[in-house]
Amino acid sequence: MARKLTRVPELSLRTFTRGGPDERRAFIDALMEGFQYFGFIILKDHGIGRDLLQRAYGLAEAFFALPEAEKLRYMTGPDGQRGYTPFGREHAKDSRVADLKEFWHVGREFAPDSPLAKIYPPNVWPERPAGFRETFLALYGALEEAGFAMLEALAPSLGVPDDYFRRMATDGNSILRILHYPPVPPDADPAALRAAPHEDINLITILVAANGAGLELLDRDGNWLPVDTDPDNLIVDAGDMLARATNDVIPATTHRVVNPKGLNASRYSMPFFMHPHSGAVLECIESCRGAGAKYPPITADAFLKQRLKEIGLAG
Ligand SMILES: O=C(O)CCC(=O)C(=O)O
Ligand SMILES: [Fe+2]
Repeated sequence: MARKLTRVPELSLRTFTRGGPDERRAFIDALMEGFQYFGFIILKDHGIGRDLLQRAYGLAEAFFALPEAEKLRYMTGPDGQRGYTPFGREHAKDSRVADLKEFWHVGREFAPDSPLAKIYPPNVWPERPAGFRETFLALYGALEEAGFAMLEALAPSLGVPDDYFRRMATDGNSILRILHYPPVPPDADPAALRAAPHEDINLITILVAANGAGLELLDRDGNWLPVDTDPDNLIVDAGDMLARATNDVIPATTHRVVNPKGLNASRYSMPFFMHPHSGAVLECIESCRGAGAKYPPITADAFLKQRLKEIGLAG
């Protein structure tokens, strides 16, 4: 790691998708530098319309305001991979107490006769608010497109073909999580956080920057650094699966969401977790081998199952 960065770098996606060779090279280098240094970058000019983001926030607010009994109708099973997961259910890998959040998961859509129907559970959709399905499928598609561009931009720095990660994530088990952190209840366990320190499981996460502060990353010196940006920007971070494939050349950065310091208001955010397809093998990339591969190859599916068990969402 060459120079010291003092803040999470802000990159313009347009310079990669539409730029000439020099702009693309600069984007590729800045992404790798930001990922190696912080595991996070901020992404602007990503092409996702403000109207779509605002519609999504409005629908999230309307859904989570429904009566709890109605929301519970959309729980799909112990692994919480689709539909609703209630407040107090998920906890970070090393945390004793549950996070102060409720959420909804949207997965990949496929035709009933698609081979993917044998692999992924179908989505569930709430009866109300109107437009929920259309809006969140549109957001899923838009975030996936931005994510594919990011995966392509990572490849040259790692000496793999441009489509190495893109192919891995095509038809992948990617999930859009619509998150609501309600006002912290007065009887909440004092040790509980909106989201306890954790690393994301997947390759990369494309996070629609929340409507309020709270997200913090743990920097390499062991200090918590707030990741605040304009709500129209995206935040991109590297997960465990990318760390595994890169032999920790790109580490998965620990992050958390702290409880509100001022007004105890609801917070909404929307991470898109980009996963490989279930048969993809996470194995050490040649250029990252260094003194030797630290982890044996594992399928994305086996790795995911192992991690879901650790966070209380499976088994
Ligand atoms: O709400 C946020 O800003 C981050 C959420 C997060 O880190 C997660 O769900 O994995
Ligand atoms: Fe996270």
